[in-house]
Parts: sequence; structure tokens; C-alpha cells
Amino acid sequence: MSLSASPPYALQLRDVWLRLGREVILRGVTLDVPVGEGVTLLGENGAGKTTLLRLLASGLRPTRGEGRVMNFDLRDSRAVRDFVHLMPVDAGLYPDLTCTENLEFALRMHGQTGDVHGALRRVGLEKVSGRRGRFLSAGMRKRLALSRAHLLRRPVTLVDEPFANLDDAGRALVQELLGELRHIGVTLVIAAHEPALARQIAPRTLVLGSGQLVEA
Ligand SMILES: Nc1ncnc2c1ncn2[C@@H]1O[C@H](COP(=O)(O)OP(=O)(O)OP(=O)(O)O)[C@@H](O)[C@H]1O
Repeated sequence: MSLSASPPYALQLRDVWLRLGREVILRGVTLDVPVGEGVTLLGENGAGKTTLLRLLASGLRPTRGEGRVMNFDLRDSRAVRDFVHLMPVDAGLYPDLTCTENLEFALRMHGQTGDVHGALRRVGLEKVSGRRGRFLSAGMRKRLALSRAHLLRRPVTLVDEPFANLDDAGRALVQELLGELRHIGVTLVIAAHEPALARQIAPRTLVLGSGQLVEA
């Protein structure tokens, strides 16, 4: 099977295998995600969802097989990282930077500008804008990470368990902000254990099990 250029695909994998240590996590994963599509990625604990997202963000290399992100080879980390933002399950913040500084730094890294104060207000963090990442609650960290993903608006946004640690209002915010990203054409992959919530933003559903990816 070859990697095709049409229709325009944001993500393509062909028979990708991935081994971590002694464990084979992905066993022949093939995937085509057209530009602008929203995908919900389901699977039991330990199924390999985080691993798959890290691979798509060029943070892990396939042991075998090939892939392209916005038509760049998955192994071309520099090019891929220009297009992709991964919101990790632990939020991936700089613990010694404040909320404001975390967002400003992320924007600077991508050569972007944005309304940081407005972004913090939007996720209810304006009162803790000067608090360091390490002193935020788990839900606050998640809100800040969500705010960063929304500000960056990378063409491919990969989100690992966005609903975890959030209250009802926080989960609604996730739907609102990620929904806005979809609306402007961002390709979204959401790994989640809350299919009903995730599918409202990302209706195509894939399930990872025994190292293989199948359409739900
Ligand atoms: N660095 C690593 N070295 C070896 N094995 C690893 C490493 N990282 C993850 N694994 C293993 O890979 C498998 C898949 O883990 P992964 O975190 O991708 O699953 P997941 O589907 O995201 O799980 P969860 O729903 O619990 O978050 C697990 O068996 C895990 O122990």
C-alpha cells in the first residue's frame, strides 16, 4: 500500500509497528485522516493511545512501516513539529513558569502572537495568571494546557485525555475550545475514555486494541 497525496491527508500511517523495550505496542497500524477531520481514539488502559499520539507528533519513531504528517515524513521531526501540537495527559507545562509565561513561551516557540490575558480569562485562570505551573491544581493545569492548544491553533492538534481532572464546566470548555479548532479546519485527534463527550467534537471513532487500530 502506498501513501497517497489525494484527498489531502493530515495524517497517514502504513503498516506501522512500534516496539518500546520488550513490548510491541503497535502491530501494523494503517491510518488515513483527511485534513480537518476529527478523530476520537478509544482503547483500554495501556492499549497504546498515548504511544500512538507521541508517534504522530514525531516524538517516537516507528520500528517498522512509514507515515506522513501534512505530507512530511514522520521521521522529519523538525517539519512535523511545525505543524503539530500535542497536549499531553499531564498537561506538559513548565513548572517554574507562571500561567502567563507558559502561554507566552509557547507562542514564542512557534513565532506566534496571541491574546494571552484573554486566553486565560476564557478558561477561568485570570486570577491565577501569576501562579507557577507547579502550584496549580490538576484541573487548572488541564485548563492551561487547553488554553495553550487553543491559542497555538496548530493545523494538527493531538489531545491526550482532555476531560480528565475537569469539573463539568471544564469539560464543557474542552468541547467549546476544541470545537472551535475543528471549526477553523484544525485536524483533531482526541484520545479519551469519555466517548460520548469526545465524539461530539470528533465524530470518527477509532479503537486501539491488541496493537491494532479499527474503525468503531
Ligand atoms: N517508555 C516506555 N517503555 C516501555 N513501555 C512503555 C513505555 N511507555 C509506555 N509503555 C507501555 O506501552 C503500553 C501502552 O501505553 P500507553 O500509555 O500508550 O497506553 P494508553 O492507551 O495511553 O493507556 P491509558 O488509557 O492508561 O492512558 C503500556 O503497556 C505501557 O506500559
